[in-house]
Amino acid sequence: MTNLIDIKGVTHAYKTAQGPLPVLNNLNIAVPEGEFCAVVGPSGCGKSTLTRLIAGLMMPDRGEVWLHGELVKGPRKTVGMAFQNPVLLEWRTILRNVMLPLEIVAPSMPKADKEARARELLALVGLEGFENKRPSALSGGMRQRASLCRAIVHKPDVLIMDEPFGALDAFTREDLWQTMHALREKEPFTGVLITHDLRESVFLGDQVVVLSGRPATTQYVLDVNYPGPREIDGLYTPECSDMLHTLRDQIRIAQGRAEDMAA
Ligand SMILES: Nc1ncnc2c1ncn2[C@@H]1O[C@H](COP(=O)(O)OP(=O)(O)OP(=O)(O)O)[C@@H](O)[C@H]1O
Repeated sequence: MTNLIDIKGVTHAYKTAQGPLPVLNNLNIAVPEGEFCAVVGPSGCGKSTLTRLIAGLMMPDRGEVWLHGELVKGPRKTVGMAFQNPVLLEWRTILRNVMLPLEIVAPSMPKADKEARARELLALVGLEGFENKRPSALSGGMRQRASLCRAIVHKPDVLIMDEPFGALDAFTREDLWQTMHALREKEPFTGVLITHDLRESVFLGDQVVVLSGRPATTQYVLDVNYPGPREIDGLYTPECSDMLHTLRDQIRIAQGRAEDMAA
């Protein structure tokens, strides 16, 4: 299987008034086509920086990011992004919010086709009947569902998700995890998911990459062998419990390293 995302030896430091702040150090991550990579690590270790580098919004000081066999040299239209705050436009209906990326990347696509595509996705995530509502009329979980539709409406090569479910209550979050699997089953896409939630990383990831404390490097990679179909009950099995313990231990090690660096 080819790697759709290949992050090779990426090193990056921010220039600050106090001098360079090293954030990533010789980071390597490989994500095969169709797979989901969950990235966890201590707070402030550089996870969001990593998403900006993959999306081509920033260039690394050293190393390379490859997407679909192409070296990333600038922002790419073939990347979809979803964040903790869905940032839907209040002056547009939910349907027209979801259609927005198509207006930018596929301006010549007939409006009826754009609309049909957006409606299809909204139905898939359970928002049929809410197409003409404004974002403020929806709950947080519903807004995040709409934002997921918007992130994949233009069939991006890669979906980058930075803490997309972080602001939701535990049960809504679990619903959204299942929605993610339903979406992936309907139209497989490759993804990078930044999260602080280890259960989420195991439920959604095909691999979980643990980043070390800052400057972050790839400390540990867990290949997720989820027992049976990805259903919430699976999280309570001994297999999942073992994976979660391993990840917790790795986070502890990463946090220790971050404290050592600060000392
Ligand atoms: N534009 C910037 N200029 C200078 N420093 C920055 C910039 N963006 C981020 N940083 C710093 O780089 C470090 C890594 O930030 P980043 O947001 O990538 O971490 P994170 O792992 O996503 O954090 P969190 O877990 O809290 O969401 C932090 O110390 C942050 O303050």
